[in-house]
Amino acid sequence: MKKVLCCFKGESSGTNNNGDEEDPQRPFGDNEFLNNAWLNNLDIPDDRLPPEPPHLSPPRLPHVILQWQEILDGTQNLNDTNLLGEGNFGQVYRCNLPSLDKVGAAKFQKIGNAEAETEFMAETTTLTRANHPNVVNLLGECVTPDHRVIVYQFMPRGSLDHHLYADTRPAPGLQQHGRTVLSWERRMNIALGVAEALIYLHDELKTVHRDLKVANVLLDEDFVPKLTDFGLATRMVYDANGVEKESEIDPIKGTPGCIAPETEESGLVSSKSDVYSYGVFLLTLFTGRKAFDRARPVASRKINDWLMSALGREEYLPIVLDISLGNTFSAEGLNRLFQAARMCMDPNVLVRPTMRVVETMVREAAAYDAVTLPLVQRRDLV
Ligand SMILES: Nc1ncnc2c1ncn2[C@@H]1O[C@H](COP(=O)(O)OP(=O)(O)OP(=O)(O)O)[C@@H](O)[C@H]1O
Repeated sequence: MKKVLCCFKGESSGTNNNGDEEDPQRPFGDNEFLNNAWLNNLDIPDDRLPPEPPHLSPPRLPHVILQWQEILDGTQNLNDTNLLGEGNFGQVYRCNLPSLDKVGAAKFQKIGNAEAETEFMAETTTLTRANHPNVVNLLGECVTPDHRVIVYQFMPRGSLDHHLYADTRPAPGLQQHGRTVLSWERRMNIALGVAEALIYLHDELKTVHRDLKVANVLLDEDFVPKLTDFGLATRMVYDANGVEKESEIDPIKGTPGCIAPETEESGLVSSKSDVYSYGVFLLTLFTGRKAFDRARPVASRKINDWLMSALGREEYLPIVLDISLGNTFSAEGLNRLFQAARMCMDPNVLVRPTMRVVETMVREAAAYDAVTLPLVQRRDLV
């Protein structure tokens, strides 16, 4: 007997047998038995489960082994003017690569640190298999006894958090563009692009990202989002019948406010953990608030709790919306979007929709025409 965790990855096509859009209440299309079991969290006899879906494994993409001297030359000996930012495990520099006729972003990983080595492996293993317009490209890597460097394609507008939060300033190497106002339309395109990246990751690479947040989404020249930072990425796990099951990770890692409750509390991970983080991502993207903020009252430090307290108020939109969104947006579109975010953040893993279903909901929200509203006074919650 098995519990149906979520949808069968190979069958999640976004449309049912009639070609209609997938219904969150009927993720198994015409199969009433499985729909009912999924919704009611019932045990399923093994012989009623579908066979394991084919595990696609896209070919490795060509990326190159770079020499340490190329990295030094490309970053002008790690010159500060090329600094793009700093993560937990090291700095990131803009790096010219004339041999590839490309500009890269070289991420230096700590040496001799077991955690950093594991993340380096997860990152390179996942990115060498990935090929999607909303996933950052791996250009090359440089491994010497003293250095571990991953080189990605350079994203001229840096990470999304720089554009959302006033206190995260771009480093010298990214100051060419600076901070930009993200319009309603741009945010919708970013939300959709990131949803596409997660669908690709789950359905084709059979991988859970595990650390989706605005800091891990980069923007290219045209504000096309690229998912990055695959250091925590984990392969999805299936039972003998091809049903995805939760895997246990140890140690528990993730970002406060973005990490799914079952991961934070019990170390359980599945594609639904990314769905939870995507709900948080939508809220942060459209409210311009942090996923977790110690400056907020204790009961609303997590963005989910903060939004819940705002939703109860009359005319909540002026309270919650990011002031830099301006006055052009669709109130109905936003209501739909927040509804989708709430479904993503359902504490019950079984009730959370798949990314394909979520993407359909976001697309519907995006279809509402934005209108320019009279100026309203944006307020902060106290
Ligand atoms: N491909 C890239 N193009 C341009 N800038 C980049 C690129 N990759 C990273 N950066 C910049 O470097 C900064 C640090 O990136 P990094 O992925 O190391 O750290 P992080 O996600 O902030 O932290 P961590 O993953 O360690 O928690 C980012 O905030 C971004 O501004």
